[in-house]
Amino acid sequence: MSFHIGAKEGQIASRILLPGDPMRAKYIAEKFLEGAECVNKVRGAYAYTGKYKGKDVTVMGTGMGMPQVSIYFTELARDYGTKTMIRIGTCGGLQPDMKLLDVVLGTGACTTSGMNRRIFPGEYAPIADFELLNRAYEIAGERNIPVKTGLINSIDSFYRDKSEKDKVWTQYGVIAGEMEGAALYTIAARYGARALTMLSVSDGPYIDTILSYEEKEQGLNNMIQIALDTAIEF
Ligand SMILES: O=P(O)(O)O[C@H]1O[C@H](CO)[C@@H](O)[C@H]1O
Ligand SMILES: O=c1cc[nH]c(=O)[nH]1
Repeated sequence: MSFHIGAKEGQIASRILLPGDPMRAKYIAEKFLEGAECVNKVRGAYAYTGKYKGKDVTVMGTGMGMPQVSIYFTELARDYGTKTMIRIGTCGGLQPDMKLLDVVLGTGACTTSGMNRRIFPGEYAPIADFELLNRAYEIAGERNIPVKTGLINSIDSFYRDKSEKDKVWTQYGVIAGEMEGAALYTIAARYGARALTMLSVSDGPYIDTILSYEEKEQGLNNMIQIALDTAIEF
C-alpha cells in the first residue's frame, strides 16, 4: 500500500503501462492480459496486473494532468519499485503532416508546467529512456506500424485561450501536445526507473475530423501492442 494506491506489496509488476483513462486500463487488461486481477480501485485509478506473453505486466489509469499523475508516478516508482514505466496516451498532433491515430514516441518533453521550476535551479530537460525508446521504435518497425519520434509538449491546461504564441512549438519541431510526459520523465529519473511516453493522435490544429470517445479508444490498439511488446523486454 502507498498513500494513494491500495495494491498490496507484490501486486504491482515492475513493468507498468500508464494510460490516463482508467477505462483504457480495464480494456487492456480484458483484451491483452491473461488472468488479470484488479489490484487498485482507490479514487478510480484502476490498476490491473496479469500476464502478457508469460510476463507480469500492470496497467494503471492515472487520470489527467501533472499534479495528479505525479502522485501515482512517484508512489509507483518509489514505493512499489516499478522500473519500466510506459505512458500510453492520446495527444494533439502539432505538425501539419500528422494524421488521426498516428503513433508518437516522445523523445523528450517540453512543458508549460511550473512544477519542475520548483525543483531545479535551472531548466531541466526531461527525456525518454534511450533503450526503451529504441526498442519501441524497432518493434513498431517489425510490426509495420509507422511511428513519429520527437519532442512532445506537456501542457497544463487543456482548455486555454489559444494565441499566436502557441504556434512556436510547431515552428521549433515539437510534434505532439499532451499533459503528463514531462512529469513521467522527471519522476522516473528521480527514482531510477526507465520511462517512455507513447501517444496516439486524437486531434490537433491541422485535423478537422472529431473522433467520438469510442472511435478514439478503439483506435489505440497499435500503440498498446507496441507498448506491451516493448515492456516485456525490460
Ligand atoms: O489519453 P490520456 O492518456 O488521458 O492523455 C491525454 O488526454 C487527456 C486530455 O484529453 C490528457 O490526459 C492528455 O495527456
Ligand atoms: O492533452 C491533449 C490531448 C489530446 N489533444 C490535445 O490537444 N491535448
